[in-house]
Amino acid sequence: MEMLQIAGTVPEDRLPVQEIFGPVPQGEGPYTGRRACFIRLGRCNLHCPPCDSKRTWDTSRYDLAQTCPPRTAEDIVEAAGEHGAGAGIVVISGGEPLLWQRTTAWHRMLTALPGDVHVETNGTISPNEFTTGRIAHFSVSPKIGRMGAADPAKRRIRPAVLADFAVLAGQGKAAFKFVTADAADVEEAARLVRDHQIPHDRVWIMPLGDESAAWTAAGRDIVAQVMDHGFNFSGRLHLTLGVR
Ligand SMILES: Nc1nc2[nH]cc(C(=O)O)c2c(=O)[nH]1
Ligand code: SF4
Ligand SMILES: [Mg+2]
Repeated sequence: MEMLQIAGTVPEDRLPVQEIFGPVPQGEGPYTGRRACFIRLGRCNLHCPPCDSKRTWDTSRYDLAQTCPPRTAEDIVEAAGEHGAGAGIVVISGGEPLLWQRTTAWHRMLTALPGDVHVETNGTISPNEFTTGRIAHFSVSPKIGRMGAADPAKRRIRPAVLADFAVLAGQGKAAFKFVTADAADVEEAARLVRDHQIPHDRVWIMPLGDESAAWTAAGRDIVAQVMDHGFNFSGRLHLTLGVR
């Protein structure tokens, strides 16, 4: 339903694209270091204050028609090929890419993209049958703590959706990635993991920060706590390397 509300300005045979870039190393989560082409789609159903991709949704700062022009699936796949798709993985991020999974453009894009395709999602929309069958890996990032500060819990945390992704995580097809600003955020992530029966070994905790020194300081503060909980720790390799 959300897709219909936001899709008004985007023709059914197109997807709003903020950027296509690569090849770069996947910077986050279990596939860190893998050669990747990134496709960043426009629009989001959440409004996280520290979001690093506000060009995909923040109409108070950006004209989304300019920052995320609608493009056909064929155009997107061709551009992805020019940015490394075909060797390594393709990562579809956003925004919230699953807002578009019911469009013909999504279907055509996923059918034509070469190789393993991963999706970065905020965990509020369950993948449909086609998406689940085509996507090799979901990186699921429910918003808590400082990230979730602008949206009510019932919008950010959808138990039935988390249950679906917990099953995929148990099959090795999904990993949960929690962005945490401090120790209190890590505890909130741990409560959510417990309440929704998410497998601990499929959880990555990633310190919040878009600048290398601040990120490192945030990571040092929580790394022992992350290990105590039995979780994994995610770097942000692209910050360290100074690539996108
Ligand atoms: N290198 C690199 N790795 C990433 N992993 C997830 C990203 C994202 O913005 O979703 C991202 C990104 O923007 N760049
Ligand atoms: S869910 Fe992701 S893209 Fe959407 S506002 Fe939050 S951080 Fe930004
Ligand atoms: Mg990012």
